[in-house]
Amino acid sequence: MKNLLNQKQMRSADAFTIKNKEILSVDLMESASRAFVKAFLQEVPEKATSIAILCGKGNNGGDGLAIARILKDSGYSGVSVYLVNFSAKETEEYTINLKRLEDLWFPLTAVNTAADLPDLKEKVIIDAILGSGLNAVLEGPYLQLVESVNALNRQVIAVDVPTGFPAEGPLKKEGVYLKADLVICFQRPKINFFFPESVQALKRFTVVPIGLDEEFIQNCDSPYRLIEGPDLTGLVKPRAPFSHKGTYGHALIVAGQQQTMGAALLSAHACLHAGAGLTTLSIPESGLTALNTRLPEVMYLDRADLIPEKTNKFSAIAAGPGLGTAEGSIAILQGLLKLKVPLILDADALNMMGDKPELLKQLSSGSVLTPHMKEFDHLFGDHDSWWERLETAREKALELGCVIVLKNQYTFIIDLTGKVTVNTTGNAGMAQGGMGDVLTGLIASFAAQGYTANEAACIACYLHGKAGDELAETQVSISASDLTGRVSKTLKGLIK
Ligand SMILES: NC(=O)C1=CN([C@@H]2O[C@H](COP(=O)(O)OP(=O)(O)OC[C@H]3O[C@@H](n4cnc5c(N)ncnc54)[C@H](O)[C@@H]3O)[C@@H](O)[C@H]2O)[C@@H](O)CC1
Repeated sequence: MKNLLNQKQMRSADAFTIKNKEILSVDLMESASRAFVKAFLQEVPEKATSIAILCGKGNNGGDGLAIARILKDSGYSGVSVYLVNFSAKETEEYTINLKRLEDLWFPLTAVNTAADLPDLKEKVIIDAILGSGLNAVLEGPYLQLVESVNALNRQVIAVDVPTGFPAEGPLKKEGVYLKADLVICFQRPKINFFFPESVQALKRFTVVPIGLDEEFIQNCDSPYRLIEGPDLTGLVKPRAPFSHKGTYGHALIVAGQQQTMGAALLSAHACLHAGAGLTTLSIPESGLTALNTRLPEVMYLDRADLIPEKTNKFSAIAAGPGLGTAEGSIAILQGLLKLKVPLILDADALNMMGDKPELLKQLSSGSVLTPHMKEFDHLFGDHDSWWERLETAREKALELGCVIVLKNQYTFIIDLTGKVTVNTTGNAGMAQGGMGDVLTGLIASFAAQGYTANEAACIACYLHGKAGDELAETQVSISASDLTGRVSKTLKGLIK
């Protein structure tokens, strides 16, 4: 899995690469700028497009200057450069790249105060004012300039990070950032790109390699990493010859009430399709007809049989979808906790734990909690930012000895040691009821098949989003049933 670095580590990677690959810092800037232009070409292929590049005086601005030259060399005829001279200092790489442009008689416009910014007519703006060197919130002329550029409503492509947007740390709701349609980011995405507050600064991002030393990056001690397709290829095991249903575990899902039987059926359906050898559903008796007609492969367990003698045959137990929070449901959850086995808990099981926090202490180690933001805050208290929420999730995973799957556009899977895996699969077409129930069924399925709690959560989250991404190629919206119908096919693509 790819390590995600903080900016201090990123600068060390920079320095290590310069030292060990014996390249000059300005050459690394050149390589980053070329990588930027390569990605830019895909976005703005029309070479006659007018482009304004706003350059600060640090290395982000240095990139902007190099990008101007490379764009011109690549045939872009309408490139203008605006030098944002709000700081007395400039970096050496900036100075070198400025000289290179001056030697080419490249037209340069000085912007010495925010009021100096001319009425920009260019169709596309490249933001190279401030990058990852940001050390405080924007104020003074920078703030004024950013507000003026935002008011233009032009297509903005940012170099590495939008001006004013911190790469890591809590994001303020009232933060002012230069709003980018796209960020072309160097080597690794910034951790803050994965939080919902980032919509204030960027619509999307793409990451380009710039030649930093990968071994150094992977050896950095970082609590964050990304899960990608190749990571699963070695992890997901193919079905073995001579195997039988007993080889692939037996999952139990405790879910549903009369009015929410669909949630239970969706979970069990997903569990089945992800390959569990046997799936049993514990629902109220009133749901039996629906179960037998909809999912004939799934077995039934009476609620009264949720006792050790009847449940010890299951290799994974999940509970929560559509379970309700009334007295009867609380008794079911308390009974499950008394089994003293790891549980996969979602939805109403989490709501009940939020209502009765003492239940959290009864969780067996190796359990998996799958809250979305509201469920998470109900469990662990309100948070002002996603950064803080993720910090709490890391502490709680460690304290409770469980895996926390904090669901969002980018889902965070926090393992028992507090390490975070970020899942990037999934899309807005999946924003429909029942998706969480499907995810619970998938985690239960992989846990039943013998994967560790963290592996099961990582495989399930990746697969869930990936199946959705494949469907989104031909569909606008994706129902939970559509997704379940797809997972086995998607899973096939992940196996070596
Ligand atoms: N390894 C990498 O990631 C590489 C990064 N490069 C570029 O270098 C950038 C980082 O460059 P720098 O470290 O020079 O920093 P920046 O160019 O982001 O910022 C430069 C200056 O802005 C000042 N500053 C910080 N916050 C401010 C604020 N709120 N208001 C006013 N001034 C503020 C700082 O004192 C600093 O001197 C990256 O974003 C990227 O564009 C590339 O050139 C090459 C490799």
